[in-house]
Amino acid sequence: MDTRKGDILDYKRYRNEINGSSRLALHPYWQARARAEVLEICGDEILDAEKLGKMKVLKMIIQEILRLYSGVGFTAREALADVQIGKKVCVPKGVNIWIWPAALHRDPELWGSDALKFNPERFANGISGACKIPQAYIPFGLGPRTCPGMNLGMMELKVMFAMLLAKFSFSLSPNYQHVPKFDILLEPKYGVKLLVRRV
Ligand code: HEM
Repeated sequence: MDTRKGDILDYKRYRNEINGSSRLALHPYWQARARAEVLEICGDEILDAEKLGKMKVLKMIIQEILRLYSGVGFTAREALADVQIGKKVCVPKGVNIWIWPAALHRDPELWGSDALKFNPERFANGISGACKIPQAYIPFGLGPRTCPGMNLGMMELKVMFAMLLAKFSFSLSPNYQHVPKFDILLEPKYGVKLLVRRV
């Protein structure tokens, strides 16, 4: 992929949030809520699938992170036949369509006027409670080619956040530069510099 294009997309889509508040490290409130939940459900016991399943706040936080920062920058589909979408758009057979989750995940018409804000609460009633068209939430893709590792991926994220948040709090280093960079995978262009404190 042409990385210059990636940079241009980064700039346009993210210019409004260079000083924005879309990162968990900027939200001690949500870190504290997740920590309280993890400690209440797990205490000093070993994490297991049943305990992870009870961690609703953690799930909401992960869903919100995957909304604003979907790990996969683009998914692609090829039209196997001519497809008419509504009255105006015709996709001819053989055309490749690149789908950009970030555009769908940040559209105020779908998510409301706070679409650019980090607000895990929107997922309190699941994806259909958060988004006008639930099929527009596609961190793991959609349809027959949906990510087969979706449940494992969610589980891994839950384990990682549960273990880290139970013991540490995070804030952004003054050296952190917020420049998400789209390629096939979304990456922080200058890395993620965090200050980590034991709680
Ligand atoms: C948070 C973690 C993950 C995210 C966000 C993610 C996201 C995605 C996305 C967006 C796609 C494209 C789906 C589409 O085209 O509709 C995909 C495909 C795929 N993922 Fe994942 N994934 C994750 C973890 C995993 C894991 C843990 C595995 C395997 C252990 C995995 C294996 C695959 C495979 C094999 C495909 C291709 C499926 C196909 O084309 O039929 N993924 N993933």
